[in-house]
Amino acid sequence: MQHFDLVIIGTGSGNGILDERFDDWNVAIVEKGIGPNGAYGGTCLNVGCIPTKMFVHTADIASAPDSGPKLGVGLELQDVRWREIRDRIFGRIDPIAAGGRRYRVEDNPNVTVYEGTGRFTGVKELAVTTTSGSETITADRFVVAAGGRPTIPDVPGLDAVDHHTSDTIMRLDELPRRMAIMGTGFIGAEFAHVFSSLGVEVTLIGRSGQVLRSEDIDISHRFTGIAADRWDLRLNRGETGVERSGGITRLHLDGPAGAEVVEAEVLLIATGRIPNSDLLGAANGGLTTTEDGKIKVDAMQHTSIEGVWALGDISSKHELKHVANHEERVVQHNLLHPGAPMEADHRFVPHAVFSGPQIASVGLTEQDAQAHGIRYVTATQEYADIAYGWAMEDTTGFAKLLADPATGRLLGAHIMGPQAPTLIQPLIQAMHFGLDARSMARGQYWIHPAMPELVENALLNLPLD
Ligand SMILES: Cc1cc2nc3c(=O)[nH]c(=O)nc-3n(C[C@H](O)[C@H](O)[C@H](O)COP(=O)(O)OP(=O)(O)OC[C@H]3O[C@@H](n4cnc5c(N)ncnc54)[C@H](O)[C@@H]3O)c2cc1C
Ligand SMILES: NC(=O)c1ccc[n+]([C@@H]2O[C@H](COP(=O)([O-])OP(=O)(O)OC[C@H]3O[C@@H](n4cnc5c(N)ncnc54)[C@H](O)[C@@H]3O)[C@@H](O)[C@H]2O)c1
Repeated sequence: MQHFDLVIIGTGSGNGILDERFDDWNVAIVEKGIGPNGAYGGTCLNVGCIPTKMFVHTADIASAPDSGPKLGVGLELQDVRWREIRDRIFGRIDPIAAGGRRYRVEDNPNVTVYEGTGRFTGVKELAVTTTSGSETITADRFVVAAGGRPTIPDVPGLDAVDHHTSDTIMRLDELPRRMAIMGTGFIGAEFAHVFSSLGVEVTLIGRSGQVLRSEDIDISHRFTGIAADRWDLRLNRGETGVERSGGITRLHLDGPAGAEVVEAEVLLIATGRIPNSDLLGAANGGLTTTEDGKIKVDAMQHTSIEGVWALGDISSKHELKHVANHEERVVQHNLLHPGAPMEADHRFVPHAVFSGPQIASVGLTEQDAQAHGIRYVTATQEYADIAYGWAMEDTTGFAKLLADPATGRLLGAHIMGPQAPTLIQPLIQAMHFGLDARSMARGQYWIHPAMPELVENALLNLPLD
């Protein structure tokens, strides 16, 4: 049985822990491989943030003709060369993943890479199953960074029908004529934008009455209206069955108007993700988990077992790469400085949805503030009422802020519209560094007539003394 100073399970953010400060540690990395090609490097690089946003950018270009007429410009989308798009994106990503693997396997003499699935068989004892058999390894310290996977809902007939998740949909050989997407969260909203912009007829199916329902109520409400104009939107629906014949999938739904059937060549399931703690045998390793299967950690990312840390999607309620990376830096510090550990900072975690339009958000939503009895004032600013919004003829985008009436500090910021994930960054900064809204608005220049004037005006609109 091989014993190590440190075992890291998962090569998403977990892979970033090792740098030259660990050169005299005897380390094992365990990675089962992700996505259809069993790649190294985790979700974000191979099947998540990076390829999706490369598709989103292409989709944004492909949908540009839609905004031409209102500006007096006639544009036409001539063709969509799907295989060229796909192969450009993965032609860039696949070699990066392969290079990351090669670096660890060939250039790190102190690191042993086990290419197989790890499963705890006891406290700090892991059985690793590879193609050549099973081996048990132990270590003084473990980092569990094994992420999550798409959930597949229990719909009668789904087992017997070909369907896709975010792991496979980006590698289709052909664009279908029609695509049905189950789930109106991040992944549903992003892929609906990508595929419809490339000419696919999209039906988006949700259980609740709102798209992106965990966003601020006004954002979700306005986005739902836009989604209904762009896609065949079926809300308040339950799936009662699914079957496939003649190359067509038929999804049976139950909704406000009774039973109905959606037909599509391709079905994409985007109904959330579950942590891989079950596959990892977390309980055998003595690791306490929450009701939804996340590994419990304290503020220092330490689990219930001394010397075992967890980070990223397997333990965090924020399934976001920037959070996994932050937690990775915390765990790295705590491995290197056990006498002076640091805490993770989850106070103001932002996120963005790269759909059409884009959305970005940080801090409290209005419904959060109300639910927790937090006093707030709020203000909105439409893109349509700033100079750059006139240039774009934008009619749907806006920023909404919530602030503490006593201190003037921001409690939450929500933006929907062009470049929302970029525009929100100064608001994230203000929240982190405790800058009040008035000082932020009037204590600096705002370039005229640039898009951040949206943020300046939203700040000035707040009813503060
Ligand atoms: C389609 C999609 C788009 C996304 N877009 C964004 C975005 O734009 N911005 C953003 O911030 N976040 C985005 N995310 C979320 C982001 O990808 C994740 O939050 C992040 O990648 C989590 O990193 P991680 O290190 O925790 O886990 P992962 O990157 O999932 O790494 C876990 C690794 O562990 C391996 N593993 C699992 N179990 C075992 C085992 N038992 N033995 C060995 N190895 C194992 C897996 O193969 C995997 O490689 C997106 C996610 C998806 C699915
Ligand atoms: N831009 C980003 O940062 C980004 C992009 C993609 C994914 N992600 C991360 O990945 C996570 C997973 O994304 P996701 O979109 O799968 O999950 P999600 O939780 O955002 O949305 C899933 C949706 O599916 C619904 N749902 C569940 N069962 C259903 C069913 N049977 N039929 C119809 N709808 C059903 C849920 O109610 C929910 O609204 C996100 O929460 C996010 O943290 C982030």
